[in-house]
Formats: sequence, C-alpha cells, structure tokens
Amino acid sequence: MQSLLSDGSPSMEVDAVSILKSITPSLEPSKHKGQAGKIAVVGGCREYTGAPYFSAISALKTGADLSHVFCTKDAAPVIKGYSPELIVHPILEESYSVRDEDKKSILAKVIEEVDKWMERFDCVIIGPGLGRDPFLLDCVSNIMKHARQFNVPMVIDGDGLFLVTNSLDLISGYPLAVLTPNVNEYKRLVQKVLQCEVNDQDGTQQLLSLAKGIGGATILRKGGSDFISNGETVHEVSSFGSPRRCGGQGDILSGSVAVFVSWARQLAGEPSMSATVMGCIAGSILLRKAASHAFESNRRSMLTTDIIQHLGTSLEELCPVLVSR
Ligand SMILES: NC(=O)C1=CN([C@@H]2O[C@H](COP(=O)(O)OP(=O)(O)OC[C@H]3O[C@@H](n4cnc5c(N)ncnc54)[C@H](O)[C@@H]3O)[C@@H](O)[C@H]2O)[C@@H](O)CC1
Ligand SMILES: Nc1ncnc2c1ncn2[C@@H]1O[C@H](COP(=O)(O)OP(=O)(O)OP(=O)(O)O)[C@@H](O)[C@H]1O
Ligand SMILES: [Mg+2]
Repeated sequence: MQSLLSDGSPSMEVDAVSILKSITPSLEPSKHKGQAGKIAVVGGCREYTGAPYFSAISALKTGADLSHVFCTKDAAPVIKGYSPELIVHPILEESYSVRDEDKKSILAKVIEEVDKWMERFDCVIIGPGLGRDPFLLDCVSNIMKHARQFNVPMVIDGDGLFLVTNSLDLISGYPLAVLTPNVNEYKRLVQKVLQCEVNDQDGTQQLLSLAKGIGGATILRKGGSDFISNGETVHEVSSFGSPRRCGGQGDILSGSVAVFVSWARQLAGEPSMSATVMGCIAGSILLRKAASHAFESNRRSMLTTDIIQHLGTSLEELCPVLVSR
C-alpha cells in the first residue's frame, strides 16, 4: 500500500493490515450487545433485494452486533427470508404504490419510524439496492438529513450515490460521510463536481480535488486498486483480490467499511488518520483478502455469497481474535 500527500509527494507508506488491527476491538466478556456496532442499511426495493442483504450480512460477519435494513414493503419479506439475523423494517414506499395526496403523511411516518432508531446507530449505509424512484429518494434525502443531525456516519453507495450526485448539499461539508463509487458512479461524481471527465493520468490529484470539492467527505474509489481520500491525502490499497467481477462485491465492502468506521471512532487518543479513512482502508483490505480466498476455492463460479463465507477466516488471518477473560 502506498500513500501520497496533497502536494503530490510520497508520504510514509501506510500498512493496511496494521490499520485494520489497530481499530478492531478485542472480544471481552464484560462487553454487552451493541458495543461492537449497530449498523443500518437503507436500501432494498422491488427490483433489488440482494444488495441490501449482502451489505447488512457483511456488517454482521465483519463483527457488528446488530444489523438493520430499512427497505420497501415488498422487499422486506424477501430480505427477511434470506436471513433471520437481520432486523428488517418495511417502511419505504415507491411512487407506484402511493397517491400524490398521501405523500406528505407517508414521508412523515417514514421519518418517525427511522428516528426511533437513528440515535442508536453507529453507522448508516445509504443506497445498496435502493433503486431510483423519485418519491423513495425524497424520503431517503430526509433520512440522511436526520442522520446528519444526530452525527451518525454514513456510507453512501449504489443508488445513494445517484441521489447525492444530484443533491450534493446532502453530504457537502459532512466529514462523517464516506462515498464508495464504482467506475460509473465515480465518473458521474467527477462530471458533476469538477465539471470535467475522469483523467487517470492525474488520478491522485483529481481524487483530492473531488474530495475537497465535496467538502471533506471521504471517497473510496473502487477499481483494480482502491484509492481513498478525504481531500488531504490519497491512500492506495492494491493487494490482489479476485479477477471475478460478479455483482455484489461493492455491497460487501459497504457493510464492512461501516463497521470499521464505527470501530475507528471508538479509538482513544488522537489517531493520525480520520476514522472514515481508516475504516475504508480496513474494509478494502478485508474484502480483497476474502475475495482472493473465495476465488481460490471457486474459480470461475465464485459468487458474492462465497466471498461473504470467507469474511470470518480472512479477518482471523489479518487480526486473530484475542479473548480476554
Ligand atoms: N443482487 C443485487 O441486488 C445487486 C444489486 N445492485 C444494485 O444495483 C443498483 C445499480 O448498481 P450498479 O452498480 O449496477 O450501478 P451502475 O451505475 O454501475 O450501473 C447501473 C446501470 O444503470 C445505468 N444508468 C446509469 N445512469 C443512469 C440513470 N441516470 N438512470 C437510469 N439508469 C442509469 C447504467 O448504464 C447501468 O447499466 C444499486 O442499487 C446496487 O446497489 C448491485 O449492488 C449488484 C448486486
Ligand atoms: N479490476 C479489479 N480488480 C481487482 N479488484 C477489483 C477490480 N474492480 C473492483 N475491484 C474490487 O471489488 C470491490 C468492488 O468494486 P466494484 O467496482 O465491483 O463495485 P460495485 O460495482 O459497486 O459492486 P456491486 O456489484 O456490489 O455494486 C472493490 O473494493 C475492489 O476492491
Ligand atoms: Mg455498487
């Protein structure tokens, strides 16, 4: 892993495994349920039920204690059916099921339901399998404003990035926002914020400008290497993952980044890196390790569920559990 400072000069090489180890908490009998993280995913609609499941179950498998999903009414039974571990709230609605005159009251009800929980969450993931229905995105914009009021970190992925690219004020100037764009999502962000095309010759500088342009949010640009920046430095995680590009790998990443960000926020003292940057580095190295193991076992038939199965052993290899008694 390499890192660069904002003037383009190389900085001390950062070790992703050490960062992951430094933020992963010990398991202690004195701890109670919830202390290792309470994560929520806002996503899941009629079309997409896999993405929110991948994200929420990956948060649990990375080590969170509780994982919630806030999704549409028709997605909820499907997501519940995948796993009894998830707490599923069927509260969102798409335009096709709502009359115009009911929209205001439905929005108020959605916010009331989410606010019962918001303060308790250590991180909220916005977007896996959310879809792009305008009424649903309007409700989610309001959820994001409430998360911000409560100072809850947000990992924004998938259709959440479609939403914020068109409404940058939702995250602008919020240092607890993490954006995890794939190649398409990154292109749209660059076009909107910097009003130019992606320039890989000057990728580091462009990523710094993008993070600065958004006002301090952390960006994890996914690709052959993952590049992470909050506008001050750029870190690269380039360890080999898997050559398979089946859908859903980014959803795993969003779930584990959310957990690592919430752990990094619990560190005592004044760490040299922000919690959001450390969380991205740790999530990236874990996903790549798990993907490489899943690929070794499954080769061309490797699927996202195979990577999820390897999260536990990969985390154990990177940071063995020390159980204090
Ligand atoms: N099993 C699942 O349920 C999965 C669901 N996924 C979800 O699928 C959704 C889309 O993610 P992708 O990674 O495919 O997104 P991308 O933005 O990479 O691509 C989505 C598709 O939409 C098209 N598109 C681009 N701009 C558009 C616009 N303004 N309006 C309509 N369509 C547009 C693109 O050409 C592309 O074909 C997200 O919610 C994501 O979380 C993925 O995470 C993969 C797995
Ligand atoms: N070309 C590549 N080579 C190796 N690893 C990659 C490559 N592209 C992406 N990855 C890894 O896969 C992870 C997911 O990135 P990807 O670009 O597939 O996200 P995505 O399109 O959002 O996925 P999803 O299908 O879940 O929406 C990244 O963290 C990255 O580590
Ligand atoms: Mg994605």
